[in-house]
Amino acid sequence: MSMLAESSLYDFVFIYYSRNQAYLRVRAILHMMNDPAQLIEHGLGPYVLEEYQHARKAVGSLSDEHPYVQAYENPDPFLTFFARVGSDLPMLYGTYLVLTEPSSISVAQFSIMQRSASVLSSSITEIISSASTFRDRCHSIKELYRAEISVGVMKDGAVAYPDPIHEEMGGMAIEVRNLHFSYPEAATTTPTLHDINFSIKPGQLVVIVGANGSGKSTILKLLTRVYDPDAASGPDSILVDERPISEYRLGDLRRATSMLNQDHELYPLSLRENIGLGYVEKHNDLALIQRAIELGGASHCIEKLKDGMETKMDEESYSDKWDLPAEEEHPLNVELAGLPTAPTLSGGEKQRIVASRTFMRFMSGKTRLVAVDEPTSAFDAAGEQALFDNLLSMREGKTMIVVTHRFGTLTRQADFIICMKDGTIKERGSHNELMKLDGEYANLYNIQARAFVDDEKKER
Ligand SMILES: Nc1ncnc2c1ncn2[C@@H]1O[C@H](COP(=O)(O)OP(=O)(O)OP(=O)(O)O)[C@@H](O)[C@H]1O
Repeated sequence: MSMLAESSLYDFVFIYYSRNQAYLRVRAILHMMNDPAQLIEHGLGPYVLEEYQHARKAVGSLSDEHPYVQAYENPDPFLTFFARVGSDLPMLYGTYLVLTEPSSISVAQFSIMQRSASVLSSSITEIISSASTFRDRCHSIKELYRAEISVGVMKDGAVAYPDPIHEEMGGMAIEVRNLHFSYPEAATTTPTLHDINFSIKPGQLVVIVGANGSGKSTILKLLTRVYDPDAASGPDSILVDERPISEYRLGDLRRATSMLNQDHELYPLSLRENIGLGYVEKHNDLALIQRAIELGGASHCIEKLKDGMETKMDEESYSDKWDLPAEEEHPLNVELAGLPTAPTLSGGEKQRIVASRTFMRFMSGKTRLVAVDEPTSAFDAAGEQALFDNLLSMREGKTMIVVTHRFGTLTRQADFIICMKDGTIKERGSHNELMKLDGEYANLYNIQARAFVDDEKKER
């Protein structure tokens, strides 16, 4: 490919890529698929697959490969050689005949030969492009097959959740008995969790505290069935509404769970859709989304954006500015300069958008368990207080488990606190009970309280 042809192909692909909404949508959804754990945790798998199919259909038969790859992708050199030589061969033969035996070929025959050569050339090109499409398809099937295998690792249950008897009980009842767990990919020999026992009544607020790495988040991952306990724990190690968690349909359990964790990555979609994903059936209901934005504390950061909640977070498509022609006035650079850019949101602002998505999930009315894992690490103090106040105000009908390092309103309001150390429950009780015990919890509390007092002294 000549430099000129290569550059204009890149222009074409890039402009197509940046302008065509359907294409952008495919890229955005493919981006979401890069993090299947997130999708599984939030029960978004079916929605994303369906959206992918819509978007892919809208794009048609074009490749969804990255534009750079499309522009620079060369077919197999052997096939290119074959196409060039193969398509020119009849003409070469004709020229040879004209030169060596001028009387053996007429102008009409030569013209027919010319036309046939042109048809042959396009057929060969088509075969080559089909071969590359075929290769892409094989690759997709292989990926799909791998996904099938991994889906099979966690066995789905058959029982619908919640059952009519427990549905009215105001939240999920949880019982954990002799639970042991090690991550399949863990390099250590000691288990991540061992001999964990506790039970939570419907509608209770439970706070889990403890040092880094003590297993707090892992407990949430097991209660939301992101992982299954070790086989040694036995099938009854986690009971949900008095039945082993593994017996329920996973989709039902995920719909009944709202998970708000430390992860504050946004999808490359509009902010409206990022929040609407909390309740996919209503992802276009602007009034609900607006309410969720207020509860998540994201109103201020969305209002200051020119496009408000329609602002696209599609950073990927606009940021690939490498390997561009140096001249500023090159059409490709001009195109780029005119494209919208995704806003730079701070960590705390992103966390507020993610929190809004959780409130949107609450709107479905199906949430029976709220699992919260340090979602406010980048929040300011007022924002953190407002978020927890809003979470607590919507507690009715939900069991709430919160992992936190901060001692304050939540720990005082909790029905009970679980204090973890090295993968086991070290202490359990209310704030006052644990303070009286003067053990691990009191120690962690006092360290934090002392830091506050020291800060105050410094300020004076
Ligand atoms: N996916 C994983 N694979 C292997 N080991 C993991 C994985 N996730 C966590 N661990 C390990 O399991 C242990 C418990 O981790 P966990 O995240 O539950 O701790 P935590 O108490 O929530 O910590 P923190 O307060 O730092 O968030 C840690 O030693 C951690 O390194």
